[in-house]
Amino acid sequence: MATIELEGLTKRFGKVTALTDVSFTVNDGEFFCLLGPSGAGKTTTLKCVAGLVEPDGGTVRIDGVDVADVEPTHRHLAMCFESYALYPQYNVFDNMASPLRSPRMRLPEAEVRQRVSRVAELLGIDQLLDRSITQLSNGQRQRVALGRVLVRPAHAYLLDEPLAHLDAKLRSTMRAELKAISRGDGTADAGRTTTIYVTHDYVEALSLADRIGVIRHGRILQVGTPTEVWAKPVNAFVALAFGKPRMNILQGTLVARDDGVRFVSRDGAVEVPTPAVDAQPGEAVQLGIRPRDVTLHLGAGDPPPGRVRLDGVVYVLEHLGRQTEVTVQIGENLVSLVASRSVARSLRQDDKVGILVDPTTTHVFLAGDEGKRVSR
Ligand SMILES: Nc1ncnc2c1ncn2[C@@H]1O[C@H](COP(=O)(O)OP(=O)(O)OP(=O)(O)O)[C@@H](O)[C@H]1O
Repeated sequence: MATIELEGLTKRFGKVTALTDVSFTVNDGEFFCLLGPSGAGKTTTLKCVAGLVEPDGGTVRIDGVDVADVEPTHRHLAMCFESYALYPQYNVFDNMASPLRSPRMRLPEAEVRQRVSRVAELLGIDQLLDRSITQLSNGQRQRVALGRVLVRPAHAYLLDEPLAHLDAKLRSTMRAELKAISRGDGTADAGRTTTIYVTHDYVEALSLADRIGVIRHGRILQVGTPTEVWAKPVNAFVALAFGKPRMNILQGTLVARDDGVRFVSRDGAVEVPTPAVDAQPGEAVQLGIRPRDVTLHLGAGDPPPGRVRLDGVVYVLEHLGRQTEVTVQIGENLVSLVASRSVARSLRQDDKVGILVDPTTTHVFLAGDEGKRVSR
C-alpha cells in the first residue's frame, strides 16, 4: 500500500504538450480512476508514475519520497498497459507466475501456485491455466495480462484500460472482480492496494473509483468522488463526460425578472428559474439538464409545484430496451429524456408534448465547452 502524489507534472513530446501542471494525490488504499478521452494524457501520467516516462517538470512522490531517481523496478508498482506483452511460448499459468518467479521476487513455488490460482479464479480464467497463450482470444489474453499484474505483491497497481478488449457483459463482471481484488478480497495480501486505473469509460470510473480525476488536453479538470463529479461537475466538459444519454446543454443568457434570475435560451423558447447562481444577469451561459431529471407531462393541466413546464414537439424516439430516449424540440432547443417504454409507446414524431423540469436539479455553466460551473 502506498500514497502517490503528483505535483505539477509537465511533459512535452516534441511539439505536443502531453501534460500541463498535473497534480493529484492518490491516498493509501484508494482506487483512483483517471478518466479522459483519447489523447488526454492518461497513459503518459501513468508512465510518469511508473518511471517509464521522465516528466519535464514536476514531482512524483511515493509514500512521501520523490522517486525521480528511483528505477521503475524499485518503485514496487505492478503495471498493466494496454499493449500487454505475454510470453507466447509459455502457458497461462507460467505467464502469470513469471513475475513471482523472477530473480527479484523468487517466491516459494507453493505461494506462486496459491497466488496464481486465486487471481485466475477471480478473473474467470482458472480453466485456461494449461492453455498456450496462442490459443486464447484477445479478451482472454487481456485477463491473463491483468492477472499477471494482480498476482504480484505491490505497493500499488497501475492499470491502463485493462478491460478494453472485453465484451460488455464480461466487462461488467470483471469490474466487480477488480473492485473485490482491490479491496484485498481473496488475495494473499491483507488490506486494499492503492490503484490508479486509466479509462475512457465513465461507467467504469463511476462504478470502480473511490475518486475520479477527469483529464483533458493534459490538464486535470476535476478530482472528486463519483457523486461529486456527477452532481457538481466543475464545467460543461465534465458534465458531458458522465451519463448516457448525455446531459442536455442549452445555450442562452441569464435574465433578471421580477421574481428572480432566469435562464433564457437564445431563441427565448426556454425559460427556467436559476435559483442559486454565482453569475450576473446578461452573462452568456449554458443550462445543463440531465435526461433523467426531466419527465414528460402529457395532457393539459398545471405542472406540480416547483416544476417548470416547457412545451414542444417530439423530435425523435430512440428505443433503449425497456426504456425510450425521447428528444423533444422546444423552439430551436433539443431536450432528451428517458421515458418508460409503455409511456413512450403512445408517442409519435411531431406530437405535441410538455416536459417538466425541476430547476433545483439543473446546472448552469458559463458559455464555452469548458464553461465554468456557476450554479452552487
Ligand atoms: N512517445 C510519444 N511521442 C510523441 N507523442 C506522444 C508520445 N506518447 C504520447 N504522445 C502524445 O501525447 C498525448 C497524450 O498521450 P497519452 O497516450 O498519454 O493519451 P491517453 O489519454 O492515454 O490516450 P488513449 O486513451 O488514446 O490511450 C497525445 O497527443 C499523444 O499523441
